[in-house]
Formats: sequence, structure tokens, C-alpha cells
Amino acid sequence: MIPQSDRPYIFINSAVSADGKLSTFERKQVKISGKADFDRVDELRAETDAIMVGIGTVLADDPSLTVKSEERRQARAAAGRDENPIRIIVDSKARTPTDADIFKKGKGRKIIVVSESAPKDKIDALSKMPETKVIVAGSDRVNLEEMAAQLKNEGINRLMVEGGATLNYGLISAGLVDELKIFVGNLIIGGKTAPTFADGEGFSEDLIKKLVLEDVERIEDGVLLTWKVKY
Ligand SMILES: NC(=O)C1=CN([C@@H]2O[C@H](COP(=O)(O)OP(=O)(O)OC[C@H]3O[C@@H](n4cnc5c(N)ncnc54)[C@H](O)[C@@H]3O)[C@@H](O)[C@H]2O)C=CC1
Ligand SMILES: Nc1nc(O)c(N)c(N[C@@H]2O[C@H](COP(=O)(O)O)[C@@H](O)[C@H]2O)n1
Repeated sequence: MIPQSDRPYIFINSAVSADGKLSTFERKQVKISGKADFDRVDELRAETDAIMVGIGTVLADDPSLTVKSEERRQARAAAGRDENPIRIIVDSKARTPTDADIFKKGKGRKIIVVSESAPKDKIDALSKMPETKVIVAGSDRVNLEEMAAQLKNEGINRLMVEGGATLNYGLISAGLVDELKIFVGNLIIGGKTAPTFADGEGFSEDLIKKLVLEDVERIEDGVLLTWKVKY
């Protein structure tokens, strides 16, 4: 586990259904959050240095990961920051499409984190995208600890992760997550193959992660839970 001083402060924000799912079994995006929760997420985005998702989320949702409020974008610009936080994709094999929305929507830096196993032509194509840097960490799959240290060197002190299920699990099992913000919405999605908050291989009983509850807040018909991760 790398010391917190050598990496950004990392928190995950996710919206789950009452049965803990992130999306449907077809991996179709679901509006779990209502207007008030999306606005809370927008404020969190505006306050962070960078936002990260896994390639699975890019291929499923094609998110732009921009700050939606004009006022918040202007406040960032007035403070000498880019209008949007740095948008980061964890993408071992460099599968990010060059026509993805993160390249088409909003200004600001993008970082694609790949492994040494990524095809060179794909890395070259991504490196040529405007305001985009490709970082290599790990041999076959992205090494998340190495990535976190490199992101600190890029000047990122506060990093917001927005899923998905595999990346959430990978970061938590690598001991890289400080805080979780989980909005539990008023719906049941169901499905044994639908992504949950943390998928991956799962922890054996002795390695299960324990959390400390920091806050509980009702937002419309859902609940926002804030937890710190115990290591
Ligand atoms: N409700 C919500 O708040 C959110 C829901 N989602 C949903 O989650 C689903 C996507 O989740 P996943 O398919 O699990 O994809 P993911 O977004 O977690 O990306 C997983 C990919 O990350 C890459 N990766 C590279 N190195 C890794 C490492 N060391 N550890 C872990 N991952 C690594 C791998 O290529 C892996 O396939 C979609 O259905 C999407 O709609 C995604 C984000 C937020
Ligand atoms: N906070 C939240 N609530 C939901 O109900 C959601 N479905 C998500 N999904 C995440 O938001 C991303 C879309 O971002 P853009 O609107 O394109 O900027 C999506 O990819 C998930 O990460 N989040």
C-alpha cells in the first residue's frame, strides 16, 4: 500500500439502486439520481482536480464527465483552473474510442492510463487527441498504485472516481480509496449479472473492507451515505 502522501486523496461517488446495482444486466445506464443528486455530483466535480472512470464505463455510457453548471465552470476559470477537472480513463488496452464524448465535449486536459500491453497504434492515436496525455502504468493491466503515484506527479491532489464496478473494486482492494459517497436511489434494478458497486473477484472473509459511517443525508427519495475506508 502506498502512503497517502504519495498519491491524491481518492474518493468514489456512485449512485446505486436499493439493491446495490449500478446499472441493468444489459449495462444500460439508469437514472438513479434525481435532479438534486445530479447537482450535488456536479458541485463535487467542480471542486476536484480530476475525475476518473474505467474503460467499461466509457464503452457503456460514453460520459463527458464535464462540469454542467456554467457558473461553476466560470468560478473554476476565475480561480485560474481549467473549466473542467482533468478527465482520466483507466484503459489497460487503449480501447478508448477517439470519437468518445470526453474528447468532443468540454475543454480541459484528459489522461488515458494504459498498460505496456496496449497496442502502439492505439496509444499513438490517443496521444494525438487534443489536450490529451497517455500514461503507462503496469505490464498487462494498469497497475493502480503506480498510476496513483504518477497522477500525484501530474499535480492531482484530489481525485473523484465515478465507477464503474470493476474499477471501484480494484481501487479499494489496492488500498487506494479514502472515502465513499454512495447515493442509494428508490428503485430496484435486479439481475444477478448487473454491475454492483464493487465487482471484481471479491474479498475473502479475512480481507473484507470495513467502513466508518461519516454521514447520512436524505436527498429527495434517496439517501446519501458517506463512509471513510478503514485500512
Ligand atoms: N450508477 C453509477 O454511479 C455508475 C454506473 N456505472 C455503470 O457501471 C458499468 C461499468 O462497469 P464495469 O463494466 O465494471 O467497468 P469499469 O468502468 O469499472 O471499467 C473496468 C475496466 O477498467 C480497466 N482496468 C484497468 N486496470 C484495472 C485494474 N487494475 N483494476 C480494475 N480495472 C482496471 C479494465 O480494462 C476493466 O475492464 C456500466 O454499466 C455503467 O453504466 C458506471 C459508473 C457510475
Ligand atoms: N451520480 C450518478 N447518478 C446516476 O444516476 C448515474 N447514472 C451516474 N452515472 C455516472 O455519470 C456518468 C455520466 O456523466 P456525464 O453526464 O456524461 O457527464 C456515467 O458515466 C456514470 O459515471 N451518476
